[in-house]
Amino acid sequence: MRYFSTRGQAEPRDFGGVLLAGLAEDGGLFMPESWPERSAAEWRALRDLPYAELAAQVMHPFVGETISLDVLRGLCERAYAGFNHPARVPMVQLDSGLWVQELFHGPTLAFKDMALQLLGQLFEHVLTERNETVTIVGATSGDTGSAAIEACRDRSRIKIAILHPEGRTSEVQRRQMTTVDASNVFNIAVDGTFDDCQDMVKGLFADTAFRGDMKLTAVNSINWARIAAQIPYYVAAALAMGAPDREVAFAVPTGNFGNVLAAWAARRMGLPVSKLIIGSNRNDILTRFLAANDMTAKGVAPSLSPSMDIQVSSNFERLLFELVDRDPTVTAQLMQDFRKTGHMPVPDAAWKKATALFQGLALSDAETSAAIRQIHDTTGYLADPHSAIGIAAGQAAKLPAPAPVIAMATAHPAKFPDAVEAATGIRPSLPPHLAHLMTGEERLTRAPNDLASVESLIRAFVGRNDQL
Ligand SMILES: Cc1ncc(COP(=O)(O)O)c(C=O)c1O
Ligand SMILES: N[C@@H](CCOP(=O)(O)O)C(=O)O
Repeated sequence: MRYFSTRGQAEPRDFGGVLLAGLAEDGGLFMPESWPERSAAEWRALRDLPYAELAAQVMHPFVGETISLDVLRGLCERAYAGFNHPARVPMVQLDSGLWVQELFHGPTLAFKDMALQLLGQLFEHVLTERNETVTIVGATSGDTGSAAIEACRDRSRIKIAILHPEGRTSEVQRRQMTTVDASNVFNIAVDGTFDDCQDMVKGLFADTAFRGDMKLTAVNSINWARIAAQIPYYVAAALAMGAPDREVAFAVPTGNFGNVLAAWAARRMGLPVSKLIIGSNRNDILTRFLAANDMTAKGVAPSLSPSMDIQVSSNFERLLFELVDRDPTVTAQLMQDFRKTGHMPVPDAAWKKATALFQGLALSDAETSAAIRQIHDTTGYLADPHSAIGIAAGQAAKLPAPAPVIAMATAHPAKFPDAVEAATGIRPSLPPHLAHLMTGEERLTRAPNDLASVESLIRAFVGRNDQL
């Protein structure tokens, strides 16, 4: 499988090349040259497989010649071995038409572990085969950072620098990053928002000399490998609900648009998905786009669901590329307009295509709190603020035909104990493996919202010990 940039000006690569490049040189995102479709019989053959086996089989067409199916199977087994639920991605029924798929049974209690535990294995394998090293740079609004650090800590071929917006994550999220004692991990607290951090990461990639010197790669969902590793759980959920012999709808709390993009990809591969329902907080650019083709970025506002405090949703570019019939020139122009003006004039035909499949609902903080309470009161299910937004969007969705709605539970409620307690009176506690978190020593370096300052911090970190 070969991959091309959404902006058409970067060198095509295979899966290994994409994994190690992260972002295309033209600023675009890598996309597979074609979608590996499956027949109904092929989907049925995946029913009842253990999760790691299913993940290997679903992902392998994207990985192609880079890694054999047998080796990928081993990497998936190792990636998911440490999850604390035998099903890895268990389904919980909330009412007659609504299910939740729990994606938070990995080591850092968020859906990011589903992809990042595997990316840790993939990096290790590909870097060892090629005898190479990398510096990972990532931006986090709270969950990607800890999941990436956990997956990459103490790996001798990797240095990892994670930028988070200071004061804008939950305390649990911050401590999950800053209490890790590993010499290859560097936490930078930026005086800005998640969008500033993400912009800075893209700026680091755009500095060709820095990119080359540091051998940069990415762990955010701008890296295609992240999306590929998020597709299998949609397949697992749909098969559990009777697909391919029954349509399903997914409800996904959305920020950087990576998670729901993976659902879109599963549908593009032939999984019968009737609707993709997205939930956002007051940072509602995506739901405004769906409602009125209003793709206008406003300032990022803090909310009860801090991981979704995002206005520039990177993976929207991948959907846009598909909506404009894979035209890289149109995609590049629209992305440039968005960057320059903060507004993207999406062509009407493309917007209509999006609204035929996607629906959206945005919740204020008060509505999020009410949703956590209502879900708990009516079903007994304790949802974190992000998952509650997805569930509420699923409950509110008007579907054209009856189909089970599967809402993605993206984080454990104990990651956001204050919000959950305020809504329900119940303070969820951390599992025993994280018991040390609130007392561990924190390590972080503060930085202004300035690319040159962050570059020199990362250079100094990478130079500090010369494993690279
Ligand atoms: C708990 C949680 N839910 C939802 C999201 C939104 O997912 P995405 O950015 O893939 O849209 C995030 C962050 O990405 C998250 O950490
Ligand atoms: N919500 C994320 C933001 C980054 O998203 P990603 O999926 O692109 O890594 C976070 O918690 O860090």
